[in-house]
Amino acid sequence: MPNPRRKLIDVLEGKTISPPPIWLMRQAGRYLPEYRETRAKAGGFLDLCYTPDFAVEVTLQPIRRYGFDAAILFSDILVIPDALDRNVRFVEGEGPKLDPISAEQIAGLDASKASSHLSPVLETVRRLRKDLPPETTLLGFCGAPWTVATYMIAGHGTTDQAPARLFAYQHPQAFERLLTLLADASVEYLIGQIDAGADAVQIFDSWAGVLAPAEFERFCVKPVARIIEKLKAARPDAKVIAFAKGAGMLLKTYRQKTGADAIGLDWTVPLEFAAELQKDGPIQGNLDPMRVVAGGAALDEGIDAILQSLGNGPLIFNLGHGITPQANPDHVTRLVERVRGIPHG
Ligand SMILES: Cc1c2[nH]c(c1CCC(=O)O)Cc1[nH]c(c(CCC(=O)O)c1C)Cc1[nH]c(c(CCC(=O)O)c1C)Cc1[nH]c(c(C)c1CCC(=O)O)C2
Repeated sequence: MPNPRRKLIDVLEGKTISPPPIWLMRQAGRYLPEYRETRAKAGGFLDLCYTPDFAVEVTLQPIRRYGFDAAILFSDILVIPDALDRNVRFVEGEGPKLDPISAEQIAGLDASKASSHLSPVLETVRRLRKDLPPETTLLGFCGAPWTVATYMIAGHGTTDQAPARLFAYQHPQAFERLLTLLADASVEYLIGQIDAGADAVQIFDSWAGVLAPAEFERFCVKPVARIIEKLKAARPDAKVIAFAKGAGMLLKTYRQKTGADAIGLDWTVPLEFAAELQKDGPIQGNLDPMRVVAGGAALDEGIDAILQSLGNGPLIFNLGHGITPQANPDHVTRLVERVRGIPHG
């Protein structure tokens, strides 16, 4: 019997599907009233991530509303530092906060308890596999070591990741140890997600775009390649989407150097360049999330341009980054219908 979840997996294997499968980064989130309701019941954001009843519910909400081709596990990239005892908390209106890590503390990091800390997340994956419609692909994910490290070093989000860039020059050995430790903890976590029922995984390198080329190579490419190599050695059928936001022309060799099946593209990637990258394999992206806030002609034109340039090759339709809290849920309905070629009423 053919696997009913093949649509997105077929694209990851290099096939062209028309219309392309669609899901949105951060599709479960604050733009949805039902998410805000569950979030209020759960209490803290990490309580939402670690309570399977709530995490399953918010993962399913956008699937019920829009029938996306893929569901993405509801969790956060910062559960890994949380599992490493970095005291992660989410302060309302301020974003994530962690205890900033020093070079000395990196030497003492212990990843051996990470798996047991993350077991509720794997329980969420198992339940999702049972609760999702059979045709919906289930995606797991983790943060890339560089992006996770930027939060661990600064202790919060920054706009240019100056603290992590400085730290990497001042403490090269400690920094390399941190990236390797995060890569290996991520491999174990992704294997757990695959074994619990995830069909494919995405690695988010949201801060790849702040690095000079040599550092992009050492801090982004190398650790992501390590994760993918080890994951595929352990689970040869595992499929990986790698998303290096802001990497620009450095994306040219990113797929080949990391071993990713598909590469995610942000909205700054020119469609002609995206079409070049698509000749080497599947791509995912890359609508500007602000077009979903704007709606109307801005939304339609952005969708049409992507379908016209990239729709004749292996494409997973997505945004170029996460959907924002200001997005209008009705604009998402229009987006899904337009990608699927359903005429608007
Ligand atoms: C850098 C990063 C983080 N988390 C993530 C990244 C990489 C992707 C990206 O760049 O967007 C990844 C992430 N975060 C979340 C998901 C869930 C799955 C999905 O729907 O895509 C995923 C895949 C939920 C979330 N993660 C977060 C929210 C909002 C929290 C809330 O409900 O208050 C959600 C739905 C919180 C979060 N978590 C993080 C930040 C910077 C924030 C925002 C803080 C804020 O806006 O208040 C770290």
